[in-house]
Amino acid sequence: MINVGVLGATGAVGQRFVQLLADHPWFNLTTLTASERSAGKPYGSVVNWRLDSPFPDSSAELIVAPTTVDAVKDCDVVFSALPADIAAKLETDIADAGVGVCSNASSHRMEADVPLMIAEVNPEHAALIDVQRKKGRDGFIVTNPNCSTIMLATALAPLRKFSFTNINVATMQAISGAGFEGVPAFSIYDNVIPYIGSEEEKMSREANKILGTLDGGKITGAPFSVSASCNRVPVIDGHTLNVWIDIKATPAEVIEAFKTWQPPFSGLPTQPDHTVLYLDQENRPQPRLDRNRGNAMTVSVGRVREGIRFVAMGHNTIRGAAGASVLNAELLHTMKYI
Ligand SMILES: NC(=O)C1=CN([C@@H]2O[C@H](COP(=O)(O)OP(=O)(O)OC[C@H]3O[C@@H](n4cnc5c(N)ncnc54)[C@H](OP(=O)(O)O)[C@@H]3O)[C@@H](O)[C@H]2O)C=CC1
Ligand SMILES: N[C@@H](CC(=O)OP(=O)(O)O)C(=O)O
Repeated sequence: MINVGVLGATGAVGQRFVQLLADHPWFNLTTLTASERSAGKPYGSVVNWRLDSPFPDSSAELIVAPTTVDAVKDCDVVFSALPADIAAKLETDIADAGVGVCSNASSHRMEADVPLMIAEVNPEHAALIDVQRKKGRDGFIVTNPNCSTIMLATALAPLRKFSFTNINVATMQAISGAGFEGVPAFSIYDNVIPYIGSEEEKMSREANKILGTLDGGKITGAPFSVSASCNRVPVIDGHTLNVWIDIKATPAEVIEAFKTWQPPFSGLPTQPDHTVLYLDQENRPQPRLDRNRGNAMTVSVGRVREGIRFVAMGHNTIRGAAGASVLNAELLHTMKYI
């Protein structure tokens, strides 16, 4: 078994990690960290469990540690669900101390030697870990993309065989994306908020890196542009994207690509049967009905029509965050990086 920890274990993404790691066949959850507010107490007594899955009793008695390098030095890998400002230095220090870091935070995503990885989409970018190690780092940092960008880039993976340039995307993002205390009920109930700080900029830059080409230890960004318009909607979980793409393909060819694409590996514990699932019904995908497909790891797509326009949707805190990170770690284990 591989000993793992979760940084920021009491938050919206941290709780998802605890849920996914509780009975993991390869990973043994030994360490949970949070802020000084929670440290020193049993996890079961400080966490306000807000997921609709049962609280995993196996984690109840683990004493929450402060988020320090020392607290995680016996872990083989840690999953980071820290706020980005806290993650920036801590993740670097932890990786330099010899521990692998699989992070959800945005702090290191665009660094040249840090993989911005969706396991099924750009697994070859894991080789950037070798670049980090050549510079003297004993552990590593591997990052997840932004949760809306994960849905977009995963939906684009089957379309890479066609040539495409400009992409316009409008998002309808769940409130869990802002963390448990992120959006007050009074602001979001009966409402849509047409602004999510920094989200549009992240969507514009991250997809090019994910779909970029790795050559000689460097990534060349993919040659397309993303123009994003991001909205918060009163949905608990599940980010929905309306996508317009300038692509040299017909709607029938795009549907065929969505239906037939296969990721380059299969059989990892957190990997869904369908990374991308095309739904033929004219009113799908919908977050409430489709977010839990493939144990919430499937990106559902539908409504391909002239334009070319389509809809993509996935569970933001699982496919878009904790689940994607655990799957990255599983892949890194098969590649002998962990
Ligand atoms: N929510 C989502 O869908 C996604 C989130 N992310 C990213 O994941 C990260 C976590 O997000 P989310 O779970 O929503 O955030 P939350 O605000 O829900 O949780 C934050 C966690 O970090 C801990 N924490 C806060 N301040 C400190 C500190 N000073 N030192 C140590 N620990 C601290 C909190 O502990 P305590 O309870 O003790 O305060 C809590 O465990 C962020 O970087 C976010 O951008 C990425 C993709 C998707
Ligand atoms: N901003 C996203 C969640 C998030 O935290 O994204 P990032 O990891 O890029 O900061 C949302 O609100 O839905």
